[in-house]
Amino acid sequence: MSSDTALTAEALGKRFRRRAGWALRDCSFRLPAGRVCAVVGPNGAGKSTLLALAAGLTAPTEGAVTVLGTTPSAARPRVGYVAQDKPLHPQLTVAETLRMGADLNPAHWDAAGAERVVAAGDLDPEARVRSLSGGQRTRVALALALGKRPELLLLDEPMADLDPLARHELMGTLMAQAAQYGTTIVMSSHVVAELEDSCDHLLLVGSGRIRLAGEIDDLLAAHLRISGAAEPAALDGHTVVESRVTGRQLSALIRPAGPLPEGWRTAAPSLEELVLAHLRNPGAPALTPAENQEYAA
Ligand SMILES: Nc1ncnc2c1ncn2[C@@H]1O[C@H](COP(=O)(O)OP(=O)(O)OP(=O)(O)O)[C@@H](O)[C@H]1O
Repeated sequence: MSSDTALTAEALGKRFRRRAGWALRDCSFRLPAGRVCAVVGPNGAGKSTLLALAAGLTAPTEGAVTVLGTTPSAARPRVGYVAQDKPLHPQLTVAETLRMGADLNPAHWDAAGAERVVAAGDLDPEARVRSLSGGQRTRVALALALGKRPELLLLDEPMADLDPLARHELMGTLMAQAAQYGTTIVMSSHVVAELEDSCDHLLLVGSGRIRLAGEIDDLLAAHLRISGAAEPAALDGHTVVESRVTGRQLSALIRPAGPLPEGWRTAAPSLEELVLAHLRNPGAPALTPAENQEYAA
């Protein structure tokens, strides 16, 4: 696989126990290097499972995931991963935690960068991790991951317990890292509005399957919000993600297959509208490279 690809999944599937259902199934996508990718989906959709598979913390039940051109375990030195529960050693101080990061990554530890992240949160370097708030712990976990100067950062709901100012500041730090070093960032989140300005790639996961995958601009361009007179055959031939009839008025989010009838009002959806429409309609046809070869080309 070429080095311009950060992450590839091929028919990737994970079942945690033989009799359990699939946490992730038949998942195929390619994430080019240098992208900031949002992973969104409802609770239990499989987002953490996908990130853990990419981090090499769990093995696929079927299919394969390729990370930076190799296996997840071989890529680990080049990957930063922050799990949802931000595991750290509670008995260490903040300074000791960063020293541990330096010891574990002697080749390319960015001490100044990691210390800057901690200092921006006014954290006492001598404070023990167990005495920190959830948001402060998140900051230390992100400092550890960023200090590693990874080529790929896998972040599982990194902003969930941060206050709005800390979110804004840390998102800025992440974007600066991506811009300066070309770091690929894959970040799960439930706050879609927050991702619109920072992410350029989307993986929408629902019920263990990839529902939307691709560049956000391409995905938005493939969809249209339309409204017009509610005629039964109005949307024939187009892919309807969501539609609603109010009186004699029809409004819908569609993937047009060709020109629309005269008289329809059309508008480009926002990322939040696109994601919410797909989340509200889990049966809507997926749009991923596997579903649409022309789109993938
Ligand atoms: N270690 C595990 N053992 C058994 N089942 C698991 C395990 N981890 C996840 N699952 C199951 O896999 C499915 C996907 O879970 P996952 O944590 O990946 O979802 P998620 O999209 O990250 O959810 P959330 O938004 O709530 O964090 C769920 O049904 C969950 O119960």
